[in-house]
Amino acid sequence: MKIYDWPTGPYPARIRIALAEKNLQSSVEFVPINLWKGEHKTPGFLAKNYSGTLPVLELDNGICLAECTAITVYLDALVGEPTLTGRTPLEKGMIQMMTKRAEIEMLDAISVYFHHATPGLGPDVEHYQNREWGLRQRDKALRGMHYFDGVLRKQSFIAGEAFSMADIAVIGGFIFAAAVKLPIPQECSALLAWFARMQERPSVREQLAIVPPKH
Ligand SMILES: N[C@@H](CCC(=O)N[C@@H](CS(=O)(=O)O)C(=O)NCC(=O)O)C(=O)O
Repeated sequence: MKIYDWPTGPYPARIRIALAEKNLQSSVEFVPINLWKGEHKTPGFLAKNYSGTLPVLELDNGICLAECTAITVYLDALVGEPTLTGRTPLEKGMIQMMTKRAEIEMLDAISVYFHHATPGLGPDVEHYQNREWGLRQRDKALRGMHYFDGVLRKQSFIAGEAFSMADIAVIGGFIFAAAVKLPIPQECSALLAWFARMQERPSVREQLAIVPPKH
C-alpha cells in the first residue's frame, strides 16, 4: 500500500497516527506530495483523488481511497486491536459523530482559516481567498475548542471512555492550530489536559516530533 501525503500535514497526521496505533507503518510506502508546489492539484494526482487533497491511500491493485475517516475505517478493519472505530453499534455511531464534529467544528474550520485568512499555501496554489470567511471559521474553531473542552469534563476521550478515531481527529485540529499559531484558549483546561495525555501515546509523540521537510 502507498500513502500519498505530506509528512507534517494535519490531516496526514491522522492516518500516520492510526497506522502507528495499528502497527501498520511497515505495510505502507509514504510518497510525499508537495502541496506547497501544488503537486496535489496536478491532473495525475487528481486522477487518484478528485478532491485534490492529502492523504490518499493507494492499494496494490491501484484502487485509491481518500478522506481520513474512510482511510481509518479501512485500516481499522485490516487488523484487530486496538479498535479505532468502535466495537458496538453505539460506539461506532458515537465515534463517527464525534469525528465528523471534530472536522466541522475544529479541524476543517482551522483549515479554512489557513487557506483564506493567511497566505496559506501561497499565491500559486491559493487562487481564491476570502479573509472574512477565514476569520469567521477561525472563530468557529475557537468555539469548537470550548465545546470539546466541555465534552472532556464529562468523559476521558472525545467519543467516550476509549481512545478512538475521534481523538485522532481532534489531535489533527491541535496540529493545525499550532501550524497557524492559533492558541488553544487557556480556559480550555480539560481539553489541554487531554492533549497532554494524548502525547503520552508513542503514536502521537512520534508524529509531533517529525521535523517539517523543506518545501
Ligand atoms: N476531507 C479531507 C481533507 C484533507 C485535507 O484538506 N488535506 C490537506 C493536507 S494538510 O493541509 O493537512 O497537509 C490538503 O490536501 N490541503 C491542500 C489544499 O486544500 O489545497 C480528508 O479528511 O482527508
